Amino acid sequence: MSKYGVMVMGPAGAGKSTFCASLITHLQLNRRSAFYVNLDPAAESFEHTPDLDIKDLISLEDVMDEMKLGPNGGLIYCFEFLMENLDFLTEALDSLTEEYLIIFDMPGQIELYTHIPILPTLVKFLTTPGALDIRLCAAYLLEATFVVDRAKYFAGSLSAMSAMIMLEVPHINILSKMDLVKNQVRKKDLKKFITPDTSLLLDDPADLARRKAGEDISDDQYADPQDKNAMLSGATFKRLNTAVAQLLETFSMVSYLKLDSTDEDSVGAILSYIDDCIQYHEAQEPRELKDEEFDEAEE
Ligand SMILES: Nc1nc2c(ncn2[C@@H]2O[C@H](COP(=O)(O)OP(=O)(O)OP(=O)(O)O)[C@@H](O)[C@H]2O)c(=O)[nH]1
Ligand SMILES: [Mg+2]
Repeated sequence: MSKYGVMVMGPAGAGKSTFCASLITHLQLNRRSAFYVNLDPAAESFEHTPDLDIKDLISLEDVMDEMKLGPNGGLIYCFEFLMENLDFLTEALDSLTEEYLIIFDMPGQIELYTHIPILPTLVKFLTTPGALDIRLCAAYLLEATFVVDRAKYFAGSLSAMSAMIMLEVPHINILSKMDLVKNQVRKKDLKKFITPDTSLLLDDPADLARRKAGEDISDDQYADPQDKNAMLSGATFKRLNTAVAQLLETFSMVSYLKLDSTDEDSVGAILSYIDDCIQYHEAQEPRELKDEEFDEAEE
Protein backbone atom coordinates (compact mmCIF):
# COMPACT_ATOMS: atom_id res chain seq x y z
CA MET A 1 0.00 0.00 0.00
CA SER A 2 1.38 3.35 -1.04
CA LYS A 3 1.65 6.27 1.29
CA TYR A 4 1.59 9.92 0.30
CA GLY A 5 3.79 12.76 1.44
CA VAL A 6 5.27 16.17 0.85
CA MET A 7 8.70 17.33 1.97
CA VAL A 8 8.70 21.06 2.62
CA MET A 9 12.18 22.46 2.02
CA GLY A 10 13.94 25.78 1.44
CA PRO A 11 16.28 28.32 3.00
CA ALA A 12 16.01 29.63 6.56
CA GLY A 13 12.91 31.68 7.24
CA ALA A 14 11.33 30.96 3.84
CA GLY A 15 8.01 30.17 5.56
CA LYS A 16 8.24 26.35 5.59
CA SER A 17 6.74 25.76 9.04
CA THR A 18 4.04 28.38 8.46
CA PHE A 19 3.10 26.66 5.19
CA CYS A 20 3.04 23.24 6.93
CA ALA A 21 0.69 24.69 9.57
CA SER A 22 -1.62 26.28 6.97
CA LEU A 23 -1.62 23.07 4.99
CA ILE A 24 -2.61 20.99 8.03
CA THR A 25 -5.40 23.46 8.91
CA HIS A 26 -6.62 23.31 5.31
CA LEU A 27 -6.55 19.49 5.27
CA GLN A 28 -8.47 19.35 8.55
CA LEU A 29 -11.11 21.75 7.25
CA ASN A 30 -11.51 19.48 4.23
CA ARG A 31 -11.75 16.35 6.39
CA ARG A 32 -8.45 14.96 5.27
CA SER A 33 -5.88 13.36 7.51
CA ALA A 34 -2.43 14.84 7.96
CA PHE A 35 0.58 13.35 9.71
CA TYR A 36 3.03 16.08 10.66
CA VAL A 37 6.70 15.11 10.92
CA ASN A 38 9.10 17.73 12.24
CA LEU A 39 12.63 17.03 11.02
CA ASP A 40 14.09 20.33 12.22
CA PRO A 41 16.00 19.50 15.42
CA ALA A 42 16.15 23.22 16.30
CA ALA A 43 12.44 24.00 15.92
CA GLU A 44 10.80 24.97 19.18
CA SER A 45 7.23 26.12 18.78
CA PHE A 46 4.54 24.76 16.49
CA GLU A 47 1.04 25.78 15.57
CA HIS A 48 0.11 22.08 15.30
CA THR A 49 1.87 19.62 17.60
CA PRO A 50 4.01 17.29 15.45
CA ASP A 51 2.88 13.67 15.30
CA LEU A 52 6.54 12.76 15.07
CA ASP A 53 9.37 15.03 16.15
CA ILE A 54 13.09 14.44 15.47
CA LYS A 55 13.74 16.11 18.84
CA ASP A 56 12.40 12.95 20.50
CA LEU A 57 15.31 11.15 18.86
CA ILE A 58 18.00 13.81 19.14
CA SER A 59 18.13 17.48 20.06
CA LEU A 60 20.38 20.02 18.37
CA GLU A 61 21.03 21.72 21.69
CA ASP A 62 22.38 18.50 23.26
CA VAL A 63 24.52 17.80 20.19
CA MET A 64 26.02 21.30 20.23
CA ASP A 65 26.75 21.00 23.97
CA GLU A 66 28.17 17.50 23.96
CA MET A 67 29.97 17.45 20.62
CA LYS A 68 31.11 21.09 20.79
CA LEU A 69 29.64 21.75 17.36
CA GLY A 70 28.08 24.91 15.92
CA PRO A 71 24.47 24.99 14.68
CA ASN A 72 25.25 23.86 11.13
CA GLY A 73 27.70 21.09 12.09
CA GLY A 74 25.22 20.09 14.79
CA LEU A 75 22.40 19.80 12.28
CA ILE A 76 24.46 17.57 9.99
CA TYR A 77 25.31 15.39 13.00
CA CYS A 78 21.59 15.12 13.86
CA PHE A 79 20.76 13.99 10.32
CA GLU A 80 23.61 11.48 10.31
CA PHE A 81 22.22 10.15 13.58
CA LEU A 82 18.74 9.93 12.06
CA MET A 83 20.15 7.98 9.11
CA GLU A 84 21.63 5.46 11.58
CA ASN A 85 18.27 5.20 13.37
CA LEU A 86 15.78 4.98 10.54
CA ASP A 87 13.56 2.71 12.64
CA PHE A 88 12.47 5.95 14.29
CA LEU A 89 10.72 6.85 11.04
CA THR A 90 9.64 3.35 10.01
CA GLU A 91 7.93 2.59 13.32
CA ALA A 92 5.83 5.77 13.15
CA LEU A 93 5.04 5.83 9.45
CA ASP A 94 4.68 2.17 8.54
CA SER A 95 1.09 1.79 9.70
CA LEU A 96 -0.26 4.96 8.01
CA THR A 97 -2.86 4.35 5.33
CA GLU A 98 -3.09 6.01 1.92
CA GLU A 99 -5.62 8.48 3.35
CA TYR A 100 -2.88 10.42 5.10
CA LEU A 101 -0.76 13.20 3.70
CA ILE A 102 2.56 12.95 5.52
CA ILE A 103 4.10 16.41 5.84
CA PHE A 104 7.85 16.66 6.50
CA ASP A 105 8.92 20.04 7.86
CA MET A 106 12.61 20.42 7.05
CA PRO A 107 15.34 22.64 8.53
CA GLY A 108 16.52 25.76 6.69
CA GLN A 109 20.25 25.08 6.45
CA ILE A 110 20.93 25.44 2.77
CA GLU A 111 23.87 23.01 2.73
CA LEU A 112 21.37 20.23 3.36
CA TYR A 113 19.87 20.86 -0.09
CA THR A 114 22.97 21.53 -2.10
CA HIS A 115 26.08 19.47 -1.51
CA ILE A 116 25.60 16.95 1.30
CA PRO A 117 24.31 13.54 0.18
CA ILE A 118 22.19 12.92 3.29
CA LEU A 119 18.90 14.15 1.87
CA PRO A 120 19.00 12.04 -1.32
CA THR A 121 19.64 8.98 0.88
CA LEU A 122 16.76 9.88 3.18
CA VAL A 123 14.42 10.46 0.24
CA LYS A 124 15.42 7.11 -1.32
CA PHE A 125 14.68 5.41 1.98
CA LEU A 126 11.25 7.02 2.26
CA THR A 127 10.26 6.29 -1.32
CA THR A 128 11.64 2.78 -1.93
CA PRO A 129 8.85 0.49 -3.14
CA GLY A 130 8.33 -2.45 -0.85
CA ALA A 131 9.65 -0.48 2.14
CA LEU A 132 7.91 2.70 3.32
CA ASP A 133 6.92 3.30 -0.29
CA ILE A 134 5.90 6.94 0.17
CA ARG A 135 4.92 8.78 -3.00
CA LEU A 136 6.77 11.94 -2.18
CA CYS A 137 6.64 15.41 -3.63
CA ALA A 138 9.33 17.96 -2.79
CA ALA A 139 8.08 21.51 -2.23
CA TYR A 140 10.90 24.07 -2.31
CA LEU A 141 10.04 27.48 -0.88
CA LEU A 142 11.78 30.72 -1.75
CA GLU A 143 10.75 34.05 -0.23
CA ALA A 144 9.02 36.35 -2.69
CA THR A 145 10.75 39.29 -1.01
CA PHE A 146 13.87 38.19 -2.92
CA VAL A 147 12.33 39.71 -6.03
CA VAL A 148 13.57 43.12 -4.90
CA ASP A 149 17.16 41.85 -5.16
CA ARG A 150 17.48 40.02 -8.44
CA ALA A 151 20.89 38.50 -7.62
CA LYS A 152 19.39 36.84 -4.53
CA TYR A 153 16.41 35.65 -6.54
CA PHE A 154 18.62 33.95 -9.14
CA ALA A 155 20.92 32.47 -6.48
CA GLY A 156 17.82 31.11 -4.70
CA SER A 157 16.49 29.68 -7.96
CA LEU A 158 19.84 27.98 -8.53
CA SER A 159 19.58 26.29 -5.11
CA ALA A 160 16.02 25.20 -5.96
CA MET A 161 17.29 23.64 -9.18
CA SER A 162 20.13 21.96 -7.31
CA ALA A 163 17.66 20.38 -4.85
CA MET A 164 15.45 19.28 -7.73
CA ILE A 165 18.28 17.56 -9.58
CA MET A 166 19.69 15.99 -6.43
CA LEU A 167 16.47 14.48 -5.08
CA GLU A 168 14.93 12.96 -8.20
CA VAL A 169 11.32 13.07 -6.93
CA PRO A 170 8.42 15.16 -8.27
CA HIS A 171 9.23 18.72 -7.34
CA ILE A 172 7.38 22.01 -7.10
CA ASN A 173 8.93 25.40 -6.44
CA ILE A 174 6.99 27.97 -4.47
CA LEU A 175 7.40 31.73 -4.09
CA SER A 176 6.21 32.21 -0.51
CA LYS A 177 5.00 35.34 1.32
CA MET A 178 3.42 36.74 -1.84
CA ASP A 179 1.31 39.07 0.30
CA LEU A 180 4.48 41.02 1.10
CA VAL A 181 5.27 41.91 -2.52
CA LYS A 182 1.76 42.23 -3.92
CA ASN A 183 1.97 46.00 -4.20
CA GLN A 184 5.66 46.19 -5.01
CA VAL A 185 5.82 44.28 -8.29
CA ARG A 186 3.77 44.91 -11.44
CA LYS A 187 1.80 41.92 -12.74
CA LYS A 188 3.76 42.02 -15.99
CA ASP A 189 7.04 41.83 -14.07
CA LEU A 190 5.78 39.10 -11.79
CA LYS A 191 5.50 36.75 -14.76
CA LYS A 192 9.26 37.04 -15.21
CA PHE A 193 9.73 35.81 -11.66
CA ILE A 194 7.34 32.91 -12.07
CA THR A 195 9.62 31.56 -14.80
CA PRO A 196 13.11 33.04 -14.27
CA ASP A 197 13.83 35.52 -17.06
CA THR A 198 17.30 36.93 -17.77
CA SER A 199 15.88 40.33 -18.71
CA LEU A 200 15.12 40.91 -15.02
CA LEU A 201 18.77 41.80 -14.58
CA LEU A 202 18.46 44.77 -16.93
CA ASP A 203 16.39 46.82 -14.51
CA ASP A 204 17.43 45.41 -11.15
CA PRO A 205 16.39 47.95 -8.47
CA ALA A 206 19.20 46.73 -6.17
CA ASP A 207 21.67 47.38 -8.99
CA LEU A 208 20.26 50.87 -9.59
CA ALA A 209 20.59 51.59 -5.86
CA ARG A 210 24.21 50.42 -5.92
CA ARG A 211 24.90 52.64 -8.92
CA LYS A 212 23.31 55.62 -7.18
CA ALA A 213 25.49 55.03 -4.15
CA GLY A 214 28.55 55.06 -6.47
CA GLU A 215 29.39 51.45 -5.71
CA ASP A 216 29.27 50.27 -9.29
CA ILE A 217 32.79 49.64 -10.53
CA SER A 218 33.54 48.51 -14.03
CA ASP A 219 36.21 45.84 -14.64
CA ASP A 220 38.81 48.22 -16.03
CA GLN A 221 38.65 50.38 -12.90
CA TYR A 222 40.43 47.74 -10.84
CA ALA A 223 44.05 48.80 -10.37
CA ASP A 224 45.21 45.51 -8.92
CA PRO A 225 44.09 42.34 -10.71
CA GLN A 226 44.32 40.45 -7.42
CA ASP A 227 41.80 42.83 -5.92
CA LYS A 228 39.56 42.08 -8.82
CA ASN A 229 39.54 38.43 -7.86
CA ALA A 230 38.98 39.18 -4.23
CA MET A 231 36.18 41.68 -4.76
CA LEU A 232 33.48 40.14 -6.85
CA SER A 233 31.60 43.33 -7.54
CA GLY A 234 30.66 45.68 -10.34
CA ALA A 235 30.83 44.29 -13.86
CA THR A 236 32.17 40.88 -12.79
CA PHE A 237 29.24 40.43 -10.42
CA LYS A 238 26.85 41.39 -13.19
CA ARG A 239 28.44 38.93 -15.62
CA LEU A 240 28.20 36.15 -13.05
CA ASN A 241 24.53 36.90 -12.43
CA THR A 242 23.81 36.96 -16.14
CA ALA A 243 25.53 33.59 -16.56
CA VAL A 244 23.48 32.08 -13.69
CA ALA A 245 20.25 33.55 -15.11
CA GLN A 246 21.05 32.18 -18.58
CA LEU A 247 21.80 28.77 -17.11
CA LEU A 248 18.38 28.72 -15.43
CA GLU A 249 16.70 29.91 -18.59
CA THR A 250 18.48 27.33 -20.75
CA PHE A 251 17.48 24.41 -18.54
CA SER A 252 14.00 25.93 -18.02
CA MET A 253 13.47 23.55 -15.13
CA VAL A 254 12.54 26.12 -12.48
CA SER A 255 9.17 27.80 -12.34
CA TYR A 256 7.21 28.92 -9.33
CA LEU A 257 3.76 28.66 -7.84
CA LYS A 258 2.63 31.63 -5.76
CA LEU A 259 1.84 31.17 -2.08
CA ASP A 260 0.36 33.38 0.59
CA SER A 261 0.10 31.16 3.66
CA THR A 262 -2.47 33.48 5.23
CA ASP A 263 -4.87 32.90 2.31
CA GLU A 264 -6.83 29.66 2.41
CA ASP A 265 -7.42 29.61 -1.37
CA SER A 266 -3.73 30.01 -2.08
CA VAL A 267 -2.89 27.08 0.24
CA GLY A 268 -5.66 25.02 -1.40
CA ALA A 269 -4.26 25.72 -4.87
CA ILE A 270 -0.78 24.53 -3.84
CA LEU A 271 -2.31 21.41 -2.27
CA SER A 272 -3.97 20.60 -5.63
CA TYR A 273 -0.56 20.70 -7.31
CA ILE A 274 0.90 18.45 -4.63
CA ASP A 275 -2.03 16.02 -4.98
CA ASP A 276 -1.50 15.92 -8.75
CA CYS A 277 2.24 15.34 -8.42
CA ILE A 278 1.77 12.31 -6.19
CA GLN A 279 -1.54 11.20 -7.76
CA TYR A 280 -3.18 11.24 -4.36
CA HIS A 281 -6.78 11.16 -5.54
CA GLU A 282 -6.33 8.17 -7.84
CA ALA A 283 -5.60 5.96 -4.84
CA GLN A 284 -8.48 7.02 -2.62
CA GLU A 285 -11.28 4.55 -1.99
CA PRO A 286 -14.70 6.15 -2.21
CA ARG A 287 -15.67 6.37 1.45
CA GLU A 288 -19.05 6.41 3.10
CA LEU A 289 -20.04 9.71 4.67
CA LYS A 290 -20.41 9.69 8.45
CA ASP A 291 -23.91 10.60 9.68
CA GLU A 292 -23.10 14.22 10.51
CA GLU A 293 -21.29 14.69 7.17
CA PHE A 294 -24.32 13.21 5.40
CA ASP A 295 -26.60 15.71 7.14
CA GLU A 296 -24.35 18.59 6.09
CA ALA A 297 -24.22 17.39 2.49
CA GLU A 298 -28.02 17.18 2.46
CA GLU A 299 -28.42 20.79 3.62
N1 LIG B 1 3.58 37.94 5.49
C1 LIG B 1 3.84 36.65 5.52
N2 LIG B 1 4.71 36.17 6.43
C2 LIG B 1 4.98 34.86 6.45
C3 LIG B 1 4.37 33.97 5.53
N3 LIG B 1 4.86 32.73 5.77
C4 LIG B 1 5.71 32.86 6.81
N4 LIG B 1 5.80 34.13 7.23
C5 LIG B 1 6.64 34.66 8.35
O1 LIG B 1 8.01 34.40 8.07
C6 LIG B 1 8.72 34.08 9.28
C7 LIG B 1 9.42 32.73 9.12
O2 LIG B 1 8.43 31.73 8.93
P1 LIG B 1 8.68 30.19 9.27
O3 LIG B 1 7.47 29.48 8.83
O4 LIG B 1 9.15 30.01 10.66
O5 LIG B 1 9.89 29.90 8.28
P2 LIG B 1 10.77 28.55 8.17
O6 LIG B 1 11.12 28.41 6.75
O7 LIG B 1 10.06 27.42 8.82
O8 LIG B 1 12.04 28.96 9.01
P3 LIG B 1 13.20 27.97 9.55
O9 LIG B 1 12.53 26.70 10.01
O10 LIG B 1 13.83 28.75 10.67
O11 LIG B 1 14.14 27.76 8.42
C8 LIG B 1 7.68 34.08 10.39
O12 LIG B 1 7.77 35.31 11.06
C9 LIG B 1 6.36 33.94 9.66
O13 LIG B 1 5.30 34.55 10.35
C10 LIG B 1 3.44 34.49 4.56
O14 LIG B 1 2.87 33.81 3.70
N5 LIG B 1 3.23 35.84 4.61
MG1 LIG C 1 10.67 26.01 10.27
